[in-house]
Amino acid sequence: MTSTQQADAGRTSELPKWARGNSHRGGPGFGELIEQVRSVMDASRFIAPGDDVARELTADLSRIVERMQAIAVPVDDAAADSREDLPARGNPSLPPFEIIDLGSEGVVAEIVFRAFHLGRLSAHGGNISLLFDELAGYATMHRVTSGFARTAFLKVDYRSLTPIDRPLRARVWVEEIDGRKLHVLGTLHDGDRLCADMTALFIQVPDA
Ligand SMILES: CCCCCCCCCCCCCCCC(=O)SCCNC(=O)CCNC(=O)[C@H](O)C(C)(C)COP(=O)(O)OP(=O)(O)OC[C@H]1O[C@@H](n2cnc3c(N)ncnc32)[C@H](O)[C@@H]1OP(=O)(O)O
Repeated sequence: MTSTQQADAGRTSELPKWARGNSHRGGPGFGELIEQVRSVMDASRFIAPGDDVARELTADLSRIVERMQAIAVPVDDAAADSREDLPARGNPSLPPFEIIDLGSEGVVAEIVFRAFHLGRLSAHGGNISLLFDELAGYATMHRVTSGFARTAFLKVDYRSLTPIDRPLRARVWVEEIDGRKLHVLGTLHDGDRLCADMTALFIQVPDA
């Protein structure tokens, strides 16, 4: 913490309902389902099917999409993004991080980027930004007095190639608070090697 950091900053109100988390929504099999969704995305990165196979796979997936659309619920009632017991809260659009530590000092997470996150021989930079943005959401959620904080800007410096298929460590913390403005920093390491670091500005807003 720096001396400019507001020592007494921190939540004085409950978390917004959408951020409170839930370990039951979607049932005990929901984690496996989301893992299969991620596996479909991974596998799709490494195929070059002929037309017949592409059409067969499309038909199979269409049936699955139709089944899911038939059981759609309002987004605030959905299991994805609410399951605090699952990687990335069960949200398949996020890199599947696991929270190791979370508190007023910030958040530490383990992340394994996968085939779906591949750019050219390393993780795609946009996925690294996405990871930082999400983890900054966690870090700021602890430090705002109420509501939540939205990203005003987020800058990533890519310091070395970020591998896929191995555990990496991310740390994101609020460095300074100035009224509604939260200055956020973050790092991503592969062992001792720095892969990327991040500077962001988040602005506290009322819950909507
Ligand atoms: C307890 C833990 C459990 C947690 C368990 C659940 C965790 C759950 C995690 C969810 C994690 C989701 C994390 C994703 C977070 C997003 O990705 S949010 C989506 C991306 N961001 C957006 O869409 C934001 C779009 N922009 C906006 O809505 C508005 O521009 C903003 C950012 C809210 C700011 O607008 P505003 O509130 O009207 O603020 P404004 O008065 O313009 O500016 C306020 C101050 O900020 C400054 N400022 C504003 N923008 C900028 C800028 N771009 N550059 C520099 N300065 C700026 C202004 O100059 C002003 O400074 P001062 O004059 O006060 O010194």
